[in-house]
Amino acid sequence: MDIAALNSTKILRKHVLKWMCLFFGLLSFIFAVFNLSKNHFYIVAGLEVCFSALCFYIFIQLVKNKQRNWYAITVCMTVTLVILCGTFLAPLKNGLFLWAFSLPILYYLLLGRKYGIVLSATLLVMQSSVLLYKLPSPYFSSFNLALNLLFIYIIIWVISHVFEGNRAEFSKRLKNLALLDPLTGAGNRLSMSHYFEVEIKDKSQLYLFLIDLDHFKQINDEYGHDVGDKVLVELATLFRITFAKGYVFRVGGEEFSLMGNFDSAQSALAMAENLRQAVATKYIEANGITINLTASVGVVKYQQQNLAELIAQADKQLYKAKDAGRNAVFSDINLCADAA
Ligand SMILES: Nc1nc2c(ncn2[C@@H]2O[C@H](COP(=O)(O)OP(=O)(O)OP(=O)(O)O)[C@@H](O)[C@H]2O)c(=O)[nH]1
Repeated sequence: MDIAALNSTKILRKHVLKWMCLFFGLLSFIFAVFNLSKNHFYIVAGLEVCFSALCFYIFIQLVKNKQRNWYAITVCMTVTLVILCGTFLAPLKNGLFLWAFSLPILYYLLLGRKYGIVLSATLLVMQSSVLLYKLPSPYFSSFNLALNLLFIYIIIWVISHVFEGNRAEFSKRLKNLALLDPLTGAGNRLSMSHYFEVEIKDKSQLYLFLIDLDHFKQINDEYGHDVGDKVLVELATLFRITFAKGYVFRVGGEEFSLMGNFDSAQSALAMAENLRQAVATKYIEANGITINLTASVGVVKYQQQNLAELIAQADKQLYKAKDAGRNAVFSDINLCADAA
């Protein structure tokens, strides 16, 4: 299972940042040499050298797979600063101010919609102020030119906003399709692996509950599949409410797996008992029929096992509960050892 594909936004942003850094690093260096040797704009050249060095540093770190949260925001802020200072210091005929048009795309690609909107608006205000300050320049004496530049910026901003908004929305929908069971809305097996391996950072107090509904086949046989489906949906909701502080997954036809952290083995076992009782006392209305059923529960504690081993262990307990007559909680947790 390709769990990494679930972090597509993070991977995409990392790639964009890496190649942007290489591109900006090279370009800024070439501009710096040019500004130093030909134009004699020493301050602008100095800024460009610093920016180029930062870009190369981040590029190398990303090639080595060392990613930090501050890279993207720092690149965006510094490139903005270089362009604003360059616009202010260099003559407008050099056209450095035109680079501002590329920035909304960069903001949205690297930082997403929230940062994109704030930074694009801030840049518009600041760059307009700098250009207005330089208004006597013949390049901005034409109102039409100023208006055209403004609209070009706004169009690039709007397109970046709509594009990133749709990309983020589709990425979220694809993630839901990949991770959620379409019938009950609970997580699926892939989702369970994802949470176990990626999302749950501290597993020192992690417990796994495997819940299997008792004699569920009879409900299908007596009342039909539709009723069976309704029961599964209602029980998935019941588990999510009863086990609000953990994760709920549907791992088989009528089998659910729940994962969560607990302060002690006692509280984990109390939760398992709550879940069993919640099912046993639930009356589900479906197609005019009232259904009441029971569930068997197996509970295990995480102790450095991999997920397959953890599930196999919980499965053993679950089948002990089934063998003991169902509607029961079984666990291999040693309460004395756990308390010690
Ligand atoms: N309605 C419905 N039934 C399903 C779904 N997936 C699996 N099932 C049914 O779940 C039933 C599972 O039956 P068994 O594995 O025999 O288990 P059981 O009847 O619950 O018996 P025990 O587990 O031994 O208590 C089968 O009848 C499957 O058809 C589903 O998505 N919807």
